[in-house]
Amino acid sequence: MKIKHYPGKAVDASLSLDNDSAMGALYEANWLQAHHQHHRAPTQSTLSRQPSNAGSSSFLLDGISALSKYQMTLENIRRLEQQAQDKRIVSAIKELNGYRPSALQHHQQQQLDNGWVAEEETEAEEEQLGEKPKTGNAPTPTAANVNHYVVDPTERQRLPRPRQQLSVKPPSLRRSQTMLQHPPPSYVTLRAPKSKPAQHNSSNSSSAYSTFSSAAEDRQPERVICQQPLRLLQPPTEPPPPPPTAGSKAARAFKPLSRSQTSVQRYATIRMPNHSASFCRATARAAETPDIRRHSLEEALQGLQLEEQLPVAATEPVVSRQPERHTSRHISPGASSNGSAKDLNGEGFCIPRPRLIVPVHTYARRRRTGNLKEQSANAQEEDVTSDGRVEVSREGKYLSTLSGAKVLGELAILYNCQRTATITAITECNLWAIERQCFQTIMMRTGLIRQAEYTDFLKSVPIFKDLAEDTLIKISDVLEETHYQRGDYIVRQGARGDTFFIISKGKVRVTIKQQDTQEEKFIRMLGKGDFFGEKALQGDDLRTANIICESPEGVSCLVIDRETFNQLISSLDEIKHRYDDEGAMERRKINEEFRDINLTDLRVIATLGVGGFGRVELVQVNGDNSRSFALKQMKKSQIVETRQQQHIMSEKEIMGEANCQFIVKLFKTFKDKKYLYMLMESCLGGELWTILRDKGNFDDATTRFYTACVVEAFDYLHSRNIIYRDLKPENLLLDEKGYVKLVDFGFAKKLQTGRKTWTFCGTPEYVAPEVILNRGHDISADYWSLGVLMFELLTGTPPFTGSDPMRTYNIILKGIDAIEFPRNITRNASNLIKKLCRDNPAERLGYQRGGISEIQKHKWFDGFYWWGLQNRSLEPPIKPSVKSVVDTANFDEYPPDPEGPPPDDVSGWDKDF
Ligand SMILES: Nc1ncnc2c1ncn2[C@@H]1O[C@H](COP(=O)(O)OP(=O)(O)OP(=O)(O)O)[C@@H](O)[C@H]1O
Ligand SMILES: Nc1nc2c(ncn2[C@@H]2O[C@@H]3COP(=O)(O)O[C@H]3[C@H]2O)c(=O)[nH]1
Ligand SMILES: Nc1nc2c(ncn2[C@@H]2O[C@@H]3COP(=O)(O)O[C@H]3[C@H]2O)c(=O)[nH]1
Repeated sequence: MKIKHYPGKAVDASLSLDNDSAMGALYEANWLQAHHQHHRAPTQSTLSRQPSNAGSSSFLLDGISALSKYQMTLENIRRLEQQAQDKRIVSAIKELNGYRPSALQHHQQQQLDNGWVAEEETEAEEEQLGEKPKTGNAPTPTAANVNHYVVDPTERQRLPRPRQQLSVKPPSLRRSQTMLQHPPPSYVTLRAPKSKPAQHNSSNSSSAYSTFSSAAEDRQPERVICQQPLRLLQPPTEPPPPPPTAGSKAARAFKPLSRSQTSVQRYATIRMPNHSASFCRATARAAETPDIRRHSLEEALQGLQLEEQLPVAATEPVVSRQPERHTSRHISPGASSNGSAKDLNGEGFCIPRPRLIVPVHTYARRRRTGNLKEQSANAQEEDVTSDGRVEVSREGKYLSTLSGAKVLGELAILYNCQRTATITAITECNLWAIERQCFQTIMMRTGLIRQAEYTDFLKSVPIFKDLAEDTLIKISDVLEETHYQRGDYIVRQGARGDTFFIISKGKVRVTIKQQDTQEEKFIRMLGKGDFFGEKALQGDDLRTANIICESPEGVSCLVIDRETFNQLISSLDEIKHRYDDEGAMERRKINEEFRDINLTDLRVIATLGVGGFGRVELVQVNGDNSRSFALKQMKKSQIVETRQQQHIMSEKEIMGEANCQFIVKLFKTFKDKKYLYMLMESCLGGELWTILRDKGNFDDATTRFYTACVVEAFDYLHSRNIIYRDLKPENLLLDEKGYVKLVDFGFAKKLQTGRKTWTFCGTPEYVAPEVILNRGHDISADYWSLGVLMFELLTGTPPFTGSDPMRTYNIILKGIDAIEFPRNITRNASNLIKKLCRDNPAERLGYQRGGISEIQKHKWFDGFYWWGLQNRSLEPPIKPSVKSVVDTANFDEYPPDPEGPPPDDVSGWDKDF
């Protein structure tokens, strides 16, 4: 990069920086990066002027490969440079190449010839527009007709794009790419005012890096650094392009828009680079998440270690906002330091600004007089600082004076628009310039790195792990990273919400404000890889909980907009059910009813069953004969002896929260010195095992009904990442209607997302091979046991049965294919059993992409009325006889416990029970 010296004169600078050789370094840094990316995803492609209709990634790679070529050319230049001792040769080489690779130059020349091209316009349409000079007649800029002093964007006006083409929001990387295909907004139109021949354009026109030097006093009004379109100020120096012929597509697009319209449309529809798009979305979210920081130009530059060379003053909070439609004739770019949408000219339109590029207060500052001349005169009287000073004006009206390290000229590049203001050097100043291509390269490189980072991260998030690579890339493209500080409300209950979040760093607290109190109830903590915000998007847009940043070091989230969420994410099973809090709230309410009941209020009616730790009694609450409950009584000493403390705690937690009609509800727990107690809903239809024992086996339809009940229970549990691990007919109880419910959650466990568990537990005939082999297991072990249950219900015996557990394990390890299926198992049933009992847990039906719905859709369930099951309108195959709430006829009789009461245990391990 060369220092552009502005002797109170005017040279266009797309973006101003300094440092002599930074340009080469920038290119190099970019291309090393881009090249690296290129190798990660190799593709054969060339730079094409019109975008291909391929997807975003190939489009992106087109650009990368073309850019790699430039890099190679650049390296050639550098090599030549090193060889050439004579400085003049060096600069000649640079001039020759426009300090950029020849391929690019060639391309730009083409672009220059063709004028602005709306992406989907055809060549023919361009010609109709009269915009595109006929081949061969292209005006080539020469030293004579071009200088570096005045930007005259009117020379090559850009037509508004047809709306329908531009409303498509391309992914960010594609956007970056697209920008590479547009001609720079200013270099191509460098032109000296006719009356003033260029003074310093010693060699040629194409380089933006020539050094200029002259005295500040030479300043002339037209010597601006960059200039807003002159057509706004004066008649164009050349006739405007002829309007397109009536009726053509281009003519429809070529509506002579008012300036305000043009700007609004431009903002809304132009292929904005990543950056500007981020800005738009950030604005939309600002109310919800005020503290949003994002990748910015500054960050991009910092990434290239330009920090010291580019002292971009950009630490002030910048509040960006979207433009408002207005009817005024003027566009008044500007933003106030307090962030309100204040218009410098009082006419209500602010150019959207990428954050952090230029401090807003600079733009908002305006001299009281608003008089350019007076201002300039004053400025001249003031000291010439070593940095120099420039004046920003618009339509002749003074806007501000910039001095020191300021960035300017980025808008036209970012938004592919004409210069939005005129910048005039009012003292001698040195500006550092980044040429358009380089600037875009930086943006693209940042985009590429970001995309790779995000895609990798998404792959590590369990809910996304099964998504295809291209889907992940699509998501990465539209992600935005946001940061919050401890205590920030990322989401506020009741607010309107439009976004979906994935936590990439830190922890957040979920709270819900209860209806009748002001208090916020703690619900859970969420951490890295967890998501939130889906409920508002699935429901009526209102946030259903508060999400508060909890980590002292802050929280980072990746934010996804509604459109992407709907297209790519909303259908994932886990998204639908992960935080089904309505149920949890309802459960809490139900449990509240039992708050005042004590152990002494319960009256034992009969014993329902005997489990590993004690008995289950049918009880009634004193004074209430209308209902009965099951009270599970567990010996504390025995729990400790068998080291089941943790399992018992988890049983209490899961059963106490579960709100599923296929799972037995736990209402309240008690404890004394000897026992732990669980007060549950009673299921008086008896155990499914008892019915099976009596019947021998079930037919296909009966088995289907009970299996379906278990599928529903698993759907509930698995969507919450809870593994059950003890499926068997003994743990399936019939209610008085004949629907089965899962009971005994002693082995159930809530898994961390994406994690496995290793505890060897379950019932030998039902355990999956990976449990036996201690390879770690997760919810897929439940699908295995579902297959076993189906087999047992259809035949009366589980498929893997040995005379002792070790023999049983051996049979299990031989696999389902070694099992002979009796004839009464239909082909569809055996097909489903085999799909559930795959040796490889990842291959089991229910565990794959479609989740548990794959089981529901299996042929064996064809015609099964799932909805009827869910709303309990489906007639169960077996209707148990339950005469009253204390009828225990469906249970076996159990003699009193021969062991007598256990010893006391007051160690306190059960304090949370
Ligand atoms: N809510 C209930 N309603 C009716 N009967 C129940 C209920 N809960 C348990 N039972 C009966 O008590 C038996 C033992 O209950 P449970 O399986 O929960 O105890 P456990 O100590 O965990 O037994 P296991 O040794 O099988 O783990 C059940 O098989 C069932 O017959
Ligand atoms: N539009 C506008 N641009 C300003 C202002 N102050 C400084 N600038 C810079 O002036 C530059 C003119 O060229 P660009 O439109 O590319 O980018 C513009 C900004 O970087 C202002 O108040 N309004
Ligand atoms: N309502 C509710 N939301 C929760 C819970 N746990 C986490 N969340 C998340 O909190 C988010 C708040 O915003 P949304 O309602 O959009 O989506 C919500 C869920 O993603 C919970 O138990 N209940």
